[in-house]
Amino acid sequence: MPYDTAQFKTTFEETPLPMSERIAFIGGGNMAASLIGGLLKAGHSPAQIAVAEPLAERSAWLQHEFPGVQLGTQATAVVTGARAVVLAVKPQQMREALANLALDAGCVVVSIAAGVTLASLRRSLGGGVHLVRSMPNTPALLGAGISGLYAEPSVPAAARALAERILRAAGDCVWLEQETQIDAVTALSGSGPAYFFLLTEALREAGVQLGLAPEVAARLARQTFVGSALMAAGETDVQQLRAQVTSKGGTTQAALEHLEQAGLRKLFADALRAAEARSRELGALLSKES
Ligand SMILES: NC(=O)C1=CN([C@@H]2O[C@H](COP(=O)(O)OP(=O)(O)OC[C@H]3O[C@@H](n4cnc5c(N)ncnc54)[C@H](OP(=O)(O)O)[C@@H]3O)[C@@H](O)[C@H]2O)C=CC1
Ligand SMILES: O=C(O)[C@@H]1CCC=N1
Repeated sequence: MPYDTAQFKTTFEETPLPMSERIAFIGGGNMAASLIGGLLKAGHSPAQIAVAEPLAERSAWLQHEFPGVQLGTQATAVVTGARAVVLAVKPQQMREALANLALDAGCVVVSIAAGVTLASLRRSLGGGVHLVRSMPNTPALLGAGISGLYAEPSVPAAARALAERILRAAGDCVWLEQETQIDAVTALSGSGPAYFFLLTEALREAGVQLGLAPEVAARLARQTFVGSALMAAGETDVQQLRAQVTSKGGTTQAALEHLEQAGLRKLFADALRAAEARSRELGALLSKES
């Protein structure tokens, strides 16, 4: 590989989890796999990780990728003795996933589901557990993710610290002051990787329209995205990095003026508003069903 993905990582203190912390994942999909991979890399014992995943094919894949991790099909079976439970099913699957779930008192429940509110989790899980709502993103797979976290003021520091250690294994963490801000985080960084991938697709297509061979346009677009991301991971602000590319009266200026006049910033503001609204809708959907 010509570049080191570690360069994408934001710096944070390595805080390996004590081996005694048993962590159960409800749902073994993409995001759960990213977080489990991060925990194992951080030194967590696979024997102390359990996953409930109903899909046999997915379960076999998890077993292959993460040897030693305990797998089950039922959430109720894997949470026994868990110090932390990560809710990693789709929002629409949450109600069913939480049905009849009995957690130990003091268990830290970390939900990564878009839109699902702490109030609806509390209704399903009752008192006695510490609830943390969070929103990671897919670069978690490379340890280059970023997560927003929110916990009610009553959640003790030790519970917050455990939730943060789980998510830090996948990248940086930002604590939020209000729960509703999680919907904004979902719109920005949760969904965010897709915006950059779409942009890369659009550049690739535009390159082909300018007469480049598809594979050449794809290579140019992708490496431009990767190289720019590596630069953005440094100290220099992105606005300054943009200015460095933009020669006065040059080609970049011509393109950027076009994008600004076409309302690119407003387009993104509107798009994020749509994502934020959808996050709230997903939460409301679950609340109505409860
Ligand atoms: N993808 C992303 O970029 C991000 C996603 N999220 C959130 O993370 C959550 C998971 O997303 P993602 O990993 O992409 O989704 P996936 O669909 O990949 O993973 C969810 C998994 O949970 C399984 N599942 C369904 N019902 C149950 C149940 N009752 N008990 C145990 N497991 C169950 C699903 O199986 P089956 O396929 O059979 O339904 C599936 O394998 C979502 O709530 C999403 O909002 C958060 C940040 C970023
Ligand atoms: O699209 C979604 O709903 C999830 C949440 C953030 C990213 N993916």
